[in-house]
Order: sequence, then C-alpha cells, then structure tokens
Amino acid sequence: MTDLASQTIEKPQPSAARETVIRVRDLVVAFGQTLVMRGLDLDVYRGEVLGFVGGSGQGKSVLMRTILGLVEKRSGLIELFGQDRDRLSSAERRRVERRWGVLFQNGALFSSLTVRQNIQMPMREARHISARLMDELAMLKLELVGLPASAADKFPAELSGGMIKRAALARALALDPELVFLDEPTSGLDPIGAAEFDELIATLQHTLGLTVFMVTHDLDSLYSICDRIAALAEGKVIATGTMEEMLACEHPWLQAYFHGVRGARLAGARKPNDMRGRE
Ligand SMILES: Nc1ncnc2c1ncn2[C@@H]1O[C@H](COP(=O)(O)OP(=O)(O)OP(=O)(O)O)[C@@H](O)[C@H]1O
Repeated sequence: MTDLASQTIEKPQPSAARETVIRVRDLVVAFGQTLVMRGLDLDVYRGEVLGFVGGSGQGKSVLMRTILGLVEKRSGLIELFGQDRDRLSSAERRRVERRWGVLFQNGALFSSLTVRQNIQMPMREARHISARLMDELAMLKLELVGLPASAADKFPAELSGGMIKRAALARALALDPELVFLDEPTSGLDPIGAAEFDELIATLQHTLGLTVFMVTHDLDSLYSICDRIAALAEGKVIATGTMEEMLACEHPWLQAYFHGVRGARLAGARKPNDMRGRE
C-alpha cells in the first residue's frame, strides 16, 4: 500500500478554535522486532466523537492502550489535556487518569463482583467517600446508561451482551470523566442493540459534553455518531476527516473500506451523523 501518511485530508483549523485533548506525535510502538506504530500522529479535539478505524491487527487497540499508559512506547510524544505524559509525576499522572473513563472490548467487568461493585471500583480507588454515597452514585450511573436498578446486584454472567456493555459504560463514567475511550463498543451486539448503544453514546456525549475516542469496525457507528474519523494503516494515521471527506479520499484502503459492498450500501442509504436507518 502506498504511504499516504502526509495526505491528511482534514481541513486546517485555527488552533484557537479547538482544544486538543489528545495529541500524539511521531509515536513508535514495537513488540520485540515487530513495529506496530511507525511514527503515528493524531489529534483528538474537545467535545468530538472521533472514530478510529483500521484493518484487523493494524494496532487500533495498541494505540488506545499506549495512550492509556498500558503499553510502553518506544519513542514519540503523547500529550493529554495539554500535558506531556513523560513529564508528569506519578501523582500528576493519576490525576490525569481520573479525567478519563475506558470501555474495553467485551466490557472487561470483574466477574466476581456485582454490577454495583464494578461501578464503584474506580470510586474506591480514587475517592474517599462513604459507602452510602457510593451506592447512590452507582445507581445514578446505572440510570444514566439506561439499566434498571435491579441490575445493580447482578453478576456479569447474569447479564445480556447489551447490558454488559451498558454496565461497563457506567463504570467508565464512574468518576465523571471528560474523555471516554471506547474499544469496539458495539461489537457482539445485534443491529438493534448496536443502534441503541450508539444513541446512548451520542446522548451522553451531548449532555455530558464528553470527548469520545472510539475504536470501531462498525460503519453504522461511523455514520451515525462520529464527528471525525481517523484511519490507521501501516502504523500511521493515513487520513483524518469527516465522513464526507473520508468518502472522497482516494487512498486504496479507504476506498475499499468505505466503498466496499457494505460501505456502498450504507452510503446510499444514509447521511453522515444520521441516527436513522441502521441496517
Ligand atoms: N502484548 C502484545 N505482545 C505482542 N504483540 C502484540 C501485543 N498486543 C498486540 N500485539 C500485536 O500488535 C498488533 C496490533 O494489535 P491490535 O490488537 O492493536 O490490533 P487491532 O487493530 O486492534 O485489531 P482488531 O481490529 O482485530 O481488534 C497485532 O499484530 C498484535 O498481534
């Protein structure tokens, strides 16, 4: 595939217009001899839903985990809320980490804890609050994600796939984050469940003013809730832009992805940022 890394199609914006919440420059990540990120650049702006796409095994989850500090980078810059992560003390790093929530693939709930206990886990780690207040907060988070109060005392194994995603989202929202990372939030859900989950993300993003970094394979999600899309190939972000801009991009991988059979069908049926008409 041709290296079109420099062909970012996003229109330049005045820097004062948008606050950059995540800024990644020249990021290199490797496992042994295998390079996964090869000088990757990415910006995520406050208040947007950024959809992050790429072929299987290209490194979408690795990038997310590197930004989160769960995978070591070999070199490059990662700035969070305007602060270089490498220059933060461990106390400052913990403070930054409390400003985000994460929904891992498949929810990653603790199977031996109830939903309520899962939601309270980040609260226990970060705050000294009474058990009663934590109970009230957990119930509020459940309501926020559309789960019934009866789900609080259930264990993950007793929940449907859609409920697990919602419970995991409630846990991600436990500390009232500004930024939320979602790793394939609609994978494993049926089309109706996936559409409802997209709608939930859009509503929360709007009402809570969240910034959302979403790794996804779901073209419907890209159409319905993403403000911008960034595409990963060969260890770099090869293009960023709105859905219209991605559709117009001539990069062969983007052409195949957005104009393949599924993409073409969706493009004919829907307008970007349109919650209606999911397949
Ligand atoms: N801990 C690890 N040790 C070694 N290699 C790893 C590790 N984690 C990921 N990789 C490798 O890094 C590459 C990128 O993996 P990653 O899971 O980020 O891909 P992805 O784009 O998220 O794929 P998918 O869409 O299939 O989930 C893969 O080749 C994977 O095997």
